[in-house]
Amino acid sequence: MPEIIPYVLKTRFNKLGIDFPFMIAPMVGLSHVAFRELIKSYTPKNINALRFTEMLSTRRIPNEKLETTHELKTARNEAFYIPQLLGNEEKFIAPSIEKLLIKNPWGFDINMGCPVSHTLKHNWGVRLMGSKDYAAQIVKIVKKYSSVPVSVKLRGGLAEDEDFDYLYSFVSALADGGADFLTIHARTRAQKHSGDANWQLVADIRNKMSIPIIANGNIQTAQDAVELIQNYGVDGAMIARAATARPWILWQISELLGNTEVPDGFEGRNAPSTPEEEGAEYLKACLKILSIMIDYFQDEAYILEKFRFFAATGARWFQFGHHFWRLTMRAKNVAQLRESIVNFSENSQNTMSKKIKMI
Ligand SMILES: Cc1cc2nc3c(=O)[nH]c(=O)nc-3n(C[C@H](O)[C@H](O)[C@H](O)COP(=O)(O)O)c2cc1C
Repeated sequence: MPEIIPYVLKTRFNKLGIDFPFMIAPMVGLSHVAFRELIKSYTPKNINALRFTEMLSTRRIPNEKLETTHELKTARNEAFYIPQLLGNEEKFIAPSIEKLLIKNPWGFDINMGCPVSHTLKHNWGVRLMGSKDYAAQIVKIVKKYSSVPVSVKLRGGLAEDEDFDYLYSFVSALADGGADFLTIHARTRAQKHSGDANWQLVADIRNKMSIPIIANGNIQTAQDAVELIQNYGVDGAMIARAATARPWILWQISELLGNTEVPDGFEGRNAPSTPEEEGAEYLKACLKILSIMIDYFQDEAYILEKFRFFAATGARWFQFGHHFWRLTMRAKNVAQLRESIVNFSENSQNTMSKKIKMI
């Protein structure tokens, strides 16, 4: 009898070699190497979870240096990460992929969900959802140059409302174009990042498709993520903003699934779970990501900017989050920032909410 490994969930993702179908989303300004390493530091050793980079402009990658451009930096021997590509021109996509392949990504993702005006102007991001044939063509181009799996991240609705038939014809075209899996951010373009996500829509699409379909949007807790797969039957769950508040969410998920392995350095411990445990760990995570940022970025102004954004996003789950974020804004340099975090953690009782209203 083969050994039953508790954290392995049976989904279509298994065929791509992924047993643990929970992943961390691409987020501009947040999903840099330091954040991905923070997530990894809180992930049990026996788990390989996919982590996406922020969207990377294919017009810029060919002229950038992998070692010095902050957004392109990877950890030494980093594995199971997916660069997300933004763009639609073969002459830029081809050299971008060629360059990024040197650093052994697990796959490439194509952004078809970004609603900001700059990307729309160039027919990138969610604008690509306007034409299924054109979008499928982009998938074919990326497949042509990529030796690793190719996915697309898109939205549940192109405009104000969802249109199931259009979405189904669109994702079918992407699959025909060769996409290995798709992630649907189950909010419409008009919703941007706020409000509830329509997970049922993703489930309905999944049931009509044969490639893995991943759901994203408003996954805030480990329970949300597991229920999404177990109750809705989707093939994977992608967590975005909540991972900046609880970077240990993959550990919580794996524990919920019965895995007893822990991340390095946490031997004999369980994942933080009560509001108090999570609140205390949050401040430790802030100090940890600050150290990782120092290692990778050196540039003080960049570190302050990225740290503040990390805190502004995650601290919303944190009881005194606004106060904490203001402290980070006041710090003039990294040394002051570190001191403020240490003082804050020594002088206040911190708790974290399970869920907040997403805006
Ligand atoms: C600050 C920020 C930056 C984002 N950048 C990207 C991006 O680069 N590429 C992308 O596909 N989605 C991006 N997103 C969308 C997220 O990946 C995700 O779809 C969205 O936040 C919904 O998930 P959540 O409700 O779990 O946060 C971004 C979201 C935020 C909040």
